[in-house]
Amino acid sequence: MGKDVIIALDFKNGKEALEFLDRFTDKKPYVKVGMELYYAEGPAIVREIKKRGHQMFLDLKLHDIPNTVEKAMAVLSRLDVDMVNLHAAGTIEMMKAALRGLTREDGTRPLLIAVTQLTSTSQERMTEELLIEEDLDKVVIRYAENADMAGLDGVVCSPLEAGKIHDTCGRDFLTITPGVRFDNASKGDQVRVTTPAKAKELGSDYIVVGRPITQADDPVAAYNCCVEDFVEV
Ligand SMILES: O=C(O)c1cc(=O)[nH]c(=O)n1[C@@H]1O[C@H](COP(=O)(O)O)[C@@H](O)[C@H]1O
Repeated sequence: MGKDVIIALDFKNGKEALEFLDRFTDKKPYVKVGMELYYAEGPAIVREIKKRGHQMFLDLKLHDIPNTVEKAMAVLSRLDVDMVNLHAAGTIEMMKAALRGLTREDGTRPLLIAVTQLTSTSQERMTEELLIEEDLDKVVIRYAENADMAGLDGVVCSPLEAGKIHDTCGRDFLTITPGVRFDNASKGDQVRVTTPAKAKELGSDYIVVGRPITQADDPVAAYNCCVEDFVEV
């Protein structure tokens, strides 16, 4: 599984998202469609972007009772996307149900990845508001172990936890890591962040980058910087 930069297409409508993608003339970046764009445009935007030849992470972070998640993943399995996610907090039973629902009749399926603790969650918020007293690292690793036991392909976590997750779940267990910022840039609502180069050093398999690219003066240049720092040897 190669390393790659996934651009988060956090746009309010399909027009803005497609105009943004029109800027990338020499290669088709791996992209992520999240709740904002999917709720605005529905499956049509997934089909249009896939038709253009992009690999796609459909980020809807499913979190519900097992039966509901199984049925919802069965619907998503009809879309030709490359990766989907859910919340590991839904428990191992929910994750197993998701895997059943996502697997098509011919046995194929997109990669299934579990969100551990959101990269916007600090130790303090987790303890004070979520009442989880354990160290955040330990919680992230336990959620990753649960996802691994459920048969999933990997997790979403911050680059800071990627190495520990590979030590625990093996090098082939994928770490998809948002929480990426260029040096000295604003973190915004992100809490657990690193640069693309640091994410590479820490062993992330994919980095997910939104505003540092989509809100850059020159998004293509910003994307190329991420690729140079994270992908290229
Ligand atoms: O599952 C995700 O993609 C995700 C999980 C997580 O823990 N943190 C996180 O930021 N994300 C997503 O990754 C993207 C990060 O965007 P930026 O903060 O603009 O780079 C957003 O689309 C988030 O929804």
